[in-house]
Amino acid sequence: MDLSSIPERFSVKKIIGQGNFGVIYKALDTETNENVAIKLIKSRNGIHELQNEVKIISRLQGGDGIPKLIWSSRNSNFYIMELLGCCVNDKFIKQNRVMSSFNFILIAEQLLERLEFIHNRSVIHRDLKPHQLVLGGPKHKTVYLIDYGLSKLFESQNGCHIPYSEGRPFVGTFNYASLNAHLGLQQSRRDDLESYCYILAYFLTGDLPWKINHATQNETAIKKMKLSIKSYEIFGDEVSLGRIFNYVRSLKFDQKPDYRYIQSLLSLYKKKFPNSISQISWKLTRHNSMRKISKKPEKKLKRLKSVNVEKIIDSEDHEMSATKITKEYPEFKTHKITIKKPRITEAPTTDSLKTSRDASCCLF
Ligand SMILES: Nc1ncnc2c1ncn2[C@@H]1O[C@H](COP(=O)(O)OP(=O)(O)OP(=O)(O)O)[C@@H](O)[C@H]1O
Repeated sequence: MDLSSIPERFSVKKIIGQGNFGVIYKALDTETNENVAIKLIKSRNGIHELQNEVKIISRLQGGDGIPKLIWSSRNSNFYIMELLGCCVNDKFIKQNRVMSSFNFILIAEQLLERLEFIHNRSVIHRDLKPHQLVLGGPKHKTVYLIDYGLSKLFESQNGCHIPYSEGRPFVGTFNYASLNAHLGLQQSRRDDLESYCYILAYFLTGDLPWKINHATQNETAIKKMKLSIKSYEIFGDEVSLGRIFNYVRSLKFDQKPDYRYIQSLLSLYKKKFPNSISQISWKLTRHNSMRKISKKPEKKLKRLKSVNVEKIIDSEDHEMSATKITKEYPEFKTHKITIKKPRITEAPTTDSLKTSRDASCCLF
């Protein structure tokens, strides 16, 4: 990795993030006195993907939750964007993969808005996963969608949709990819929305039916499960969320999704939680994880109260007591989900957990 070509105006401080493809540095822009993020590719082979990313991000500028592009140049192995905050998935993992329903709803709504926005700008993301959600903006209350290295334009300027095709190399990440992506079909808006459902399921339950960290996880096994999976195996008795999955699975290749319909199903789910909050807060940890709900709600409530005391009291609010929390957020008491878990039977492969990238994918 070569930092020498970074303009002198930017003073590099430290590494703040890393993916398969790039390293993210925090740096100071000495002209504006503001901190920025530099995304530098790990290897020269990634230059094509980086250029694609810069093209796509430029196209998306101005949208809420889209990182602002600060500096880029043709043939450069890095670009510079606004500095964002923490990754939603890192927070989630830190909290033992448990998320409050309030955060869940806010993230689900905002991610849907991001997808509608990028789709309206003719872009499909093609690599949606929880790691791509980063908090930013004032008070870090906005969910940013990042990493457009595998993104693609799905329609031309005159609105002509890319043609349907089969036999495409896999693009995306096994755990969150749509069934069609596994089957080698050309991806379109519906595939982003299927990945959206898997992300929601992961935040809701802390895992996916194919077990995201399972030792025997491989593409064949995941594909096999996605071929026969039913909405209740993903969302349990959360029927409105299950209906989102059924809807996106029913979309035609070039069909424009009805985002309002998906939003209305999210609103149905939201009705269960009347005391909603207006911005993401990590003070509350859980009450709707499929993993942790016992069959006996009264016993569960006792346990939740003690969990609340331990986990809710973080550095931001040491005063908050369990009594106050259960009073203010009665939903802690009520939510119950059951789910039937399918099994994976396939043998392991060495690259089972890797993200696959199609080096040649980009704008058509
Ligand atoms: N603008 C930013 N500000 C702060 N942190 C960022 C920013 N962009 C990325 N990050 C952090 O760096 C991590 C890696 O970034 P990114 O996903 O763009 O890398 P990548 O190599 O393309 O990832 P992948 O493994 O998905 O290919 C992110 O998960 C996030 O935590």
